[in-house]
Amino acid sequence: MTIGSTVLGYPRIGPRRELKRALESYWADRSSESELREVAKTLRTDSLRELRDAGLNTIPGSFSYYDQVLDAAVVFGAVPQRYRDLGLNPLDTYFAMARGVASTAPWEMTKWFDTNYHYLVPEIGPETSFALTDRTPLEHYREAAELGVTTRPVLVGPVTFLLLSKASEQAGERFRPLERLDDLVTEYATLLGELHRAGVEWVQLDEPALSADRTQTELEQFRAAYRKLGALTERPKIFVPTYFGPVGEALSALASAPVEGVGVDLVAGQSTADSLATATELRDKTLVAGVVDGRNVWRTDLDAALGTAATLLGSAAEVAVSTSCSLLHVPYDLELETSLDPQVASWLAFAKQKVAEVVTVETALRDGREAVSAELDHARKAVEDRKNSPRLRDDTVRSRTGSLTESDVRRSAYETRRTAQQNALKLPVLPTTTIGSFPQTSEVRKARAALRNGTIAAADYRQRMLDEIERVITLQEDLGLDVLVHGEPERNDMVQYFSEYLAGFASTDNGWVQSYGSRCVRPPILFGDVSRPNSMTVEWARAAQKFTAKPVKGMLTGPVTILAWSFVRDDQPLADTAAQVGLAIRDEVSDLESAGIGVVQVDEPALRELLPLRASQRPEYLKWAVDSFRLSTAGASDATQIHTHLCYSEFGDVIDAIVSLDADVTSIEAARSRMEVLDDLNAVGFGRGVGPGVYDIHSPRVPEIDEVQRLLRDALASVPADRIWVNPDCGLKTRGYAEVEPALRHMVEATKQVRKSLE
Ligand SMILES: CN1c2c(nc(N)[nH]c2=O)NC[C@@H]1CNc1ccc(C(=O)N[C@@H](CCC(=O)N[C@@H](CCC(=O)N[C@@H](CCC(=O)O)C(=O)O)C(=O)O)C(=O)O)cc1
Ligand SMILES: N[C@@H](CCS)C(=O)O
Ligand SMILES: [Zn+2]
Repeated sequence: MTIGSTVLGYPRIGPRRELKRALESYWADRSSESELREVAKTLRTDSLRELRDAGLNTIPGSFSYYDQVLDAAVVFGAVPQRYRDLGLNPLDTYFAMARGVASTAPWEMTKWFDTNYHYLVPEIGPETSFALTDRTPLEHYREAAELGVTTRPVLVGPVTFLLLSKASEQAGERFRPLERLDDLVTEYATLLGELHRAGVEWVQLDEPALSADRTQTELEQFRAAYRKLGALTERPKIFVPTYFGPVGEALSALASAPVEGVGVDLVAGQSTADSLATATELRDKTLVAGVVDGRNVWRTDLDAALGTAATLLGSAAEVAVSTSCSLLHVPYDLELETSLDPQVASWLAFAKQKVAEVVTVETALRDGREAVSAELDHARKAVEDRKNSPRLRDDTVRSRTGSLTESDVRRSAYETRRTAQQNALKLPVLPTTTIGSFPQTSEVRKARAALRNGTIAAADYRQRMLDEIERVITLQEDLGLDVLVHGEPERNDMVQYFSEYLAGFASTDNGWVQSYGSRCVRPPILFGDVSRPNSMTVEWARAAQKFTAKPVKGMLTGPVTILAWSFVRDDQPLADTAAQVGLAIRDEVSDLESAGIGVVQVDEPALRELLPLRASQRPEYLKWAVDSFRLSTAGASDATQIHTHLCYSEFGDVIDAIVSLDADVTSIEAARSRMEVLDDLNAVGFGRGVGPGVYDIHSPRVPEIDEVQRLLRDALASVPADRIWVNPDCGLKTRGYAEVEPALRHMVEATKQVRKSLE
């Protein structure tokens, strides 16, 4: 029996976001391709040395300039003709697919399973000519070998790749990309042959799609694909990990695949461990046991992890201790945090610390606990300290959540609210509004950086934000919008901002995690019971309302999204934590009302993101998710108009939940899907206000007036005019004023023209 250690992937944006800066500088023509490549090489080199020096015995080569799904598409030549026609060099073609160019839209971006990482959605059709065209995996392997580090190239596996793809426009909606599996596998086979000839020992083909519900046909296709790859005579050993949940009914297909290694997530899929012990097909394989959580930042209970790994010892020829998934989802290094509360910090492990945990468990498994008794003792003390800390519990919060009743999540009948709101707000038909944020200018971000560094005083910072709010209100008045927003200049992020006010959260200085491409977030750490010592947004909303006679919409982030985009405590059910956050938001709604704010938006863009991958777990999630939203909003008076906003997802699977949120107005991403979501809402009898986005904010393109009019007329074909709102798809924080101003002007003008035609 051999024991090993590895991780499934490592962050790549750089401990100080070096890749982000290098990419953005290259895109802005401020640096050359070779300068960008040099930064990327240094980051790869540093990471590989770190992983080797930490003592892992196999090391993944998991670097990407933008996204691993896009990488696989480019490796296997799945580059649509419209990008080839641009005549760009390979790197710029890759970036054109990721970000678009003036003449050509990028690939769609969507959530990577139930995480806050976004991948690019390949467009596949019968016309896609798969061919091994890009040999980056091979080049990175050779580059590492020159440093004396043997790596295991990592690619998204062919089944997951096609299951995550969408039918190309030419193919039509009925085409299923998985129909092209055999052709794609032929190209994977060619790559495996080349890797073998280059001396690669192991290759990793990620198949997380096996952790979601799969049909028998899909599982059969998985078997066929790996039969073909397994049968190759000239290939490296193949390692197929799946992650983000229990393997369930896919276990037999995975375990019996003719590959040398399989990996399972024993954190999100603890139940898999029992089935593994009896899976006889693993006897001659390497079983990679994901016992260290790759997605959350808590220190591992090493005794428990060791116990789980030990139960697997008899079931496979080799057991390798690993993380549950790639460490892409956690920050680099806890040691870069200088202002984290030391006790909270002692409960945490970021990517670098998790690698050390993997090595400790491996050593204990192979050489006995005594070999690492100091590390185990230290970890045990930290885990115990967290478990027993009084800082985790706030009895006032607990007694409040403990005494909640049905009436706390219920408002008056919608028609009663609607009349009260019409009387209070007196809005025109087809009211226009925006989703909340206006462009975050570099002056605003620099002011915040200066406040952090102590180079400007708090009062100075506050005044700069107030000036920005006044500017944004004046602009909206000039544009003729009906319900105004303060523009959110004071927010570093729509979740982190709130966490900085709430008790029970800690935030990091450097805990950056890639969200997509060069964009990063710093998820806050929710470690204890949550409460709201002071109001969080009232000052800004009140100031904005002073600058205008039009209604200003208060802007809050909802409990589900706050949980989804934070590192959340794992010592109690998410439902309990969501209720605590819901109460904190409820208090803020109440304070906004007292400050004279008559419209409040509670954003829930992550409602779909947290939906469990397995259908059987969904009802339970949707119940607490909806309840926590309702808890946050149901304290509002009838005359206060509650909005919610949803984006970044396809909402078909949660359409009933959207109805149950019982918001008065729901603004929802729709511009790119030509208002299809309205039909979905109609099908379930949604009878509330709805603002289907009429301006795609993901692209710098300014929509023409007639384009917006067409979308509005599409909307009017499915929903009565007195329920439709006019707004962009999402917030404007990532855009510039040069495009936002004309786009909003066109949106308002289109609305005026459509209103006239309704008279
Ligand atoms: C809506 N989205 C969000 C998700 N998750 C979140 N937690 N938040 C979201 O908004 N998930 C789904 C989507 C993902 N989309 C995005 C979109 C854009 C970004 C993004 O732009 N991120 C920024 C960082 C934002 C931030 O934290 N800003 C801070 C710090 C800014 C900074 O880097 N300052 C500089 C100095 C200032 C300067 O010179 O400009 C520095 O510190 O060096 C702030 O504003 O204070 C990014 O840059 O990546 C993310 C997800
Ligand atoms: N109010 C936020 C929602 C983004 S999903 C914004 O406008 O940026
Ligand atoms: Zn949004």
